Amino acid sequence: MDSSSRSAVIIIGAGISGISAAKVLADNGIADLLILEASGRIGGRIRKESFGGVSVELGAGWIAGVGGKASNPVWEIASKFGLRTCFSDYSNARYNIYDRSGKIFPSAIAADSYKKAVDSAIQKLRDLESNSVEDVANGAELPLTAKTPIELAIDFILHDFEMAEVEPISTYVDFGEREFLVADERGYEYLLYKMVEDFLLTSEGKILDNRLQLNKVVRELQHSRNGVTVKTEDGCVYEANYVILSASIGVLQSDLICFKPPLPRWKTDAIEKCDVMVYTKIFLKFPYKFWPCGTDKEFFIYAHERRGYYTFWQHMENAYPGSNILVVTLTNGESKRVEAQSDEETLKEAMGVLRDMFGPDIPTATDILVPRWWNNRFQRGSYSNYPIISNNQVVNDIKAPVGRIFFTGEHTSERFNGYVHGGYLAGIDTSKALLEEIRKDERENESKSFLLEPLIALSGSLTLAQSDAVSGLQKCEVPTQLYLSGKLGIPEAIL
Ligand SMILES: Cc1cc2nc3c(=O)[nH]c(=O)nc-3n(C[C@H](O)[C@H](O)[C@H](O)COP(=O)(O)OP(=O)(O)OC[C@H]3O[C@@H](n4cnc5c(N)ncnc54)[C@H](O)[C@@H]3O)c2cc1C
Repeated sequence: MDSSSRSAVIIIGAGISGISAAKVLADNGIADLLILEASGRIGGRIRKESFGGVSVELGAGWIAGVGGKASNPVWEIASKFGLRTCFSDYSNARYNIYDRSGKIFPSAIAADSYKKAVDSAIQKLRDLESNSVEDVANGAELPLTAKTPIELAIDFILHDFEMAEVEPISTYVDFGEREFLVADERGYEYLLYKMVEDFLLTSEGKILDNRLQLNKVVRELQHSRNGVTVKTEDGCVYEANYVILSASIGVLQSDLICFKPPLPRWKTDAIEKCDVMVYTKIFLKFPYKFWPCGTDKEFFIYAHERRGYYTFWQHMENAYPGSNILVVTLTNGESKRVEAQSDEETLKEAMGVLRDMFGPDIPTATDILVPRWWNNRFQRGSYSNYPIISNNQVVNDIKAPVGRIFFTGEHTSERFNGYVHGGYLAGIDTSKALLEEIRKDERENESKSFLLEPLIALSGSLTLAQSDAVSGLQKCEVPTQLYLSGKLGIPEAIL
């Protein structure tokens, strides 16, 4: 099927960055835009699912960076639309560290191990500083100094789970240190629907398919200085003056989208330099609670000699009282391992860990939910993870447009990559840059028609070749800088 029609802008991806980009363009008078989304839904890595009688967030769950001097824009939107959230402080986890026999480490031992892990993390940062930027950008690994299960567990939290405790990352510096967990049956994604309701949805809340098409997997972007041809897996072809591509860094590293001509080397090199973090929240539903409750017990840690083995746990009683749901977070290697095995095997492993902590008599979970972000070809991971000391050039190159293709997404945000607000702000930045380009184009076209009008008036006295050249100029087939050379203002080369 050929659905050829020309849009001013096609946005690829309906995650937070694609949606925020679309909103800025629509607000600035670009009505002729189309969003093509590979999956059957809006939201991307913001995704709720019904599980165990409540709505759980498979992707982003926290609004991070709240309570500082500057206001986190996503927190503002959440407040405006009344999204239900609850305060959540995972730093308490360090006082709830279980060993393999189910004993909680005394707080003095936990505090000492915590300090050691922080010191070693700081040392690692110093070592990184003494490495060259190239080494770091190329993923230079440093030896792990943690030895005991408790040190390994804490080291895991500090490095693989979040970097928040080690480095003052920009989110906390700019927006504050508090974090709120989304606890709303409508899901985090409700914000996206609210953001676009006036230009993407009918009054009944249905998606306008001349504005957003779902299940459209973009496989090819053919670009020239005249525009971009977008081809989807189902054989449709779309034409656009410009494209904004919001696919994740994992997708850019994969071969899902073919660029014709291929992306330049500086671009592909930068894309390869950014690491992809895999972060998996596994949900387990139980017939009743057997874990300690209370806000200071919301998070707990399992200290195992295998680093990152079902280490970080959270109960959902604060978000959804009576839901009897536990969440365990895995990352990178463990995430990929678990994604490759059956959910029954994962349940068995998780129950083994819980029985170590809470004894053999606890009930087996009645349901399990294992998201597979790594194996999802529209994601290929959870979020970008730039080397700690990385060269800004890498992110700038990832963000930089190639001809008429503009890049957006959390991975293009220099200060907030990895976060929902990073995606949101990136969408705004990219569409502003594109608007400037569109305005520049318009100015050039105006001056071009100013130059062409006298020529068109003369057309009766032009030779055939000259009038062909004039129509070529009208269709923008020759670069504008050539207009004033040659006969009658037409470059001799094309006559
Ligand atoms: C498990 C997990 C936990 C997280 N926790 C948090 C958190 O607590 N707080 C926080 O702030 N952030 C969190 N994040 C990160 C946050 O979700 C992301 O940074 C943000 O949602 C990314 O938005 P985006 O628009 O850049 O990308 P996406 O949401 O990935 O949007 C890109 C869209 O492009 C589509 N697409 C891809 N390829 C194609 C194609 N070829 N054709 C058409 N469409 C395509 C995808 O389907 C997707 O919908 C988490 C992420 C994960 C996965």
